[in-house]
Amino acid sequence: MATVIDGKAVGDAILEEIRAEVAAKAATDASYQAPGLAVVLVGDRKDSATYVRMKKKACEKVGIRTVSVTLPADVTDAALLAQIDALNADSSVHGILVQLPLPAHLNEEVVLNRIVPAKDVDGLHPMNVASLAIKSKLPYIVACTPAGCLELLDRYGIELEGKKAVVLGRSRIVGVPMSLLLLARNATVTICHSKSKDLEAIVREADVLIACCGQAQMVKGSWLKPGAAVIDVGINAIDDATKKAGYRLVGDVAYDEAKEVAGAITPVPGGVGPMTIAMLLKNTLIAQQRAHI
Ligand SMILES: Nc1nc(=O)c2c([nH]1)NC[C@@H]1CN(c3ccc(C(=O)N[C@@H](CCC(=O)O)C(=O)O)cc3)C=[N+]21
Repeated sequence: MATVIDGKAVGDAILEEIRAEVAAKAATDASYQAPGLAVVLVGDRKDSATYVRMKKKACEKVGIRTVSVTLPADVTDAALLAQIDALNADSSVHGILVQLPLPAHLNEEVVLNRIVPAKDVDGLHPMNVASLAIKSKLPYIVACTPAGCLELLDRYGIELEGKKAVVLGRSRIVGVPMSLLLLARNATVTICHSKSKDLEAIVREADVLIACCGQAQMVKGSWLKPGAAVIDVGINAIDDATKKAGYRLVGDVAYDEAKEVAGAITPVPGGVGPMTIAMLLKNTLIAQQRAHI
């Protein structure tokens, strides 16, 4: 039976570290300005509204100020870009997060590129992604979800150097930056995706598997190498008549089977999700500290 990697507990521990740091600074410096995070929400997707609410609540807990920018679903690129310009120029805002996905008529790439890299606490600006790719020594910001996955592997003592790591998925927000992080830690990295042939055989090679393909319970227990560390990034709602809401959340891994084979595994919920939020707040604190240099 696998060790269950408790992302909620690790995330809470990180939030507490941030809270203590902000409180200590505020106590010793009367002119201290709390870190500020701007959260930009476009449209009225229910899931996005929920995630934004969770992020704001976490900020409140640790003493990070939030600035909410809520825009209608039919906002123009120009109006959204003008909002980002204003936040870029506002010295009380240290981090800017544009909740994704944006409505289809907006140009996501142009929007994300407009955020100044130093305030890009999501780590999605091309400059921040490129810094990862060239193993830059300069300060840059790592995307929250991959940073959270790495933090979990580290805090559970899972070795990466020389290990075979398989990343199932190649998104800008998770798969690509995750692969680069693992490579920087001297893992042998395979990225595979929906067009890969014989996914099962590729996954079976993994000492460390990062499942981020967005397909509910796609990875079966029988696909895993016994003892593998499994980080499940997926958050998928599936129908479940026994739940009041009529659905429940599952990952990209068939958890019940997988935990019989894996050496360590993250549950969904309670795994990677809370870490994403914790790392967002940590990135905001880091962005603020750099702004004072
Ligand atoms: N610019 C941008 N940055 C993001 O980081 C971003 C985004 N857009 N768009 C959507 C995804 C999704 N995401 C989650 C964060 C926390 C949980 C989380 O904490 N989930 C709980 C369960 C929550 C529940 O019960 O609904 C858990 O896994 O335990 C999930 C998903 C951030 N995202």
